[in-house]
Amino acid sequence: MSERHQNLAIIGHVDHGKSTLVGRLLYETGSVPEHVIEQHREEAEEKGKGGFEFAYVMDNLAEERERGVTIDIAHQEFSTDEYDFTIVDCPGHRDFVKNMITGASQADNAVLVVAADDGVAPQTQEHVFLARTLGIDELIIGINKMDVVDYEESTYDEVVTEVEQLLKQVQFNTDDASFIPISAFEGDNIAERSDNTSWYDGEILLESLNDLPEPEPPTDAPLRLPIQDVYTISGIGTVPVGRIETGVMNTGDNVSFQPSDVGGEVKTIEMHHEEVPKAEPGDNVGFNVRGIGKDDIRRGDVCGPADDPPSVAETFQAQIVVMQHPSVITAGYTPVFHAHTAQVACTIESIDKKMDPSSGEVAEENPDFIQSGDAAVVTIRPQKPLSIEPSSEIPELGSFAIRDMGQTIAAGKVLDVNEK
Ligand SMILES: Nc1nc2c(ncn2[C@@H]2O[C@H](COP(=O)(O)OP(=O)(O)OP(=O)(O)O)[C@@H](O)[C@H]2O)c(=O)[nH]1
Repeated sequence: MSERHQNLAIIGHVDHGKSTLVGRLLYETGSVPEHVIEQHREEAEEKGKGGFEFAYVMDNLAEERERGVTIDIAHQEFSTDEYDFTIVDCPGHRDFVKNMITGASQADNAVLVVAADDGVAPQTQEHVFLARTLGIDELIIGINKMDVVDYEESTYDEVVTEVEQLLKQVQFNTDDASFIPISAFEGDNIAERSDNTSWYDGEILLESLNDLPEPEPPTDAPLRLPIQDVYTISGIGTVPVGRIETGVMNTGDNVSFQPSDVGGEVKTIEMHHEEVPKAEPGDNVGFNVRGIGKDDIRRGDVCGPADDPPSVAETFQAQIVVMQHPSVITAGYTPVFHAHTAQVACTIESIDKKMDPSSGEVAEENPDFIQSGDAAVVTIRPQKPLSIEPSSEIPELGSFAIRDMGQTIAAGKVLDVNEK
């Protein structure tokens, strides 16, 4: 075990090998429980498939996953020499995109899996765009299924070039991206250097994971703590709970809840059932504020310092990307916006500019509509008070997902807040 921790997202197009890679990482780092391996080893031997334990484990996980019975790749943990990794929510999961955008599953870094025999595919684009919008620092790109393309260097180079073009399109700094030819299934270049890719002399996957920069908690930003729930606890009183996104909370601080617009002094902070004098980004806390009752605040409020309170938007301008919408989006459209713990219906009041995603330049002023695949700058009016921040100032509170008909139809980040 290591003292240092990383939240890692595994992203990539369907069937490019995300689950297999997670299985491989768990297997190579000794994180698959021994009894699980043992059970599958026995079955494999019974069926005359001895020696293929890993494949057998994966097949079974996949089968069980389809039946929805067992091990989800999300929230699996493994440790390397440098870090304890937690795999945060994964694509394919219901609400993955929303969770990633609203910060419910905040990844520090990501591994992008691209199958060598398929190259860049629609979800590769979508996930790279998300990673970029959400401020993923470093991207490790595993060009997977190298075994399927006979470990050919030329195929690897072609796919690398394709991915590099995509990164440039979304303006992701290619210096922050590293490429590795792998086979999650066969185990090439995961924990050991592979003889099959003798033409490759870069890092193998576990080395790259060890070399990731340590996430720096945003302790210098003002306190922002979106409220998840509000409890009444006997002997203490009203206890709002949530995760600190930015800044620090100390007992004795004067805080303000927005948009409910109430405040007071922090009396106690509790974490893991223990009282603590202060809490930091990433900490899940319950706390008690003098004079605040259960009906004064609610889920979706954000707690911040009284002298630098969370912003409440009358309107805000944002850059959005439409991921999937059955028809077209026009001014007046009022879907539900999910930002941190808030869910508020908001009207797209005007579509100000359509952007060219490849150059980032304005393609059209005041377009009549936008549709799937379009990027645009829009002005948004919340139908109920909403606390949200410009992404340039507090990125953790500056992104949102737009949901309609049970789907995430767009993702966005806030450019500017016109405060109430
Ligand atoms: N030959 C080969 N097959 C692989 C490799 N990695 C994954 N596969 C196979 O590709 C298929 C898809 O792999 P998954 O790991 O389920 O892909 P995924 O990206 O998790 O897919 P979703 O969870 O459906 O998004 C499975 O049949 C795997 O056995 C590889 O390195 N080589």
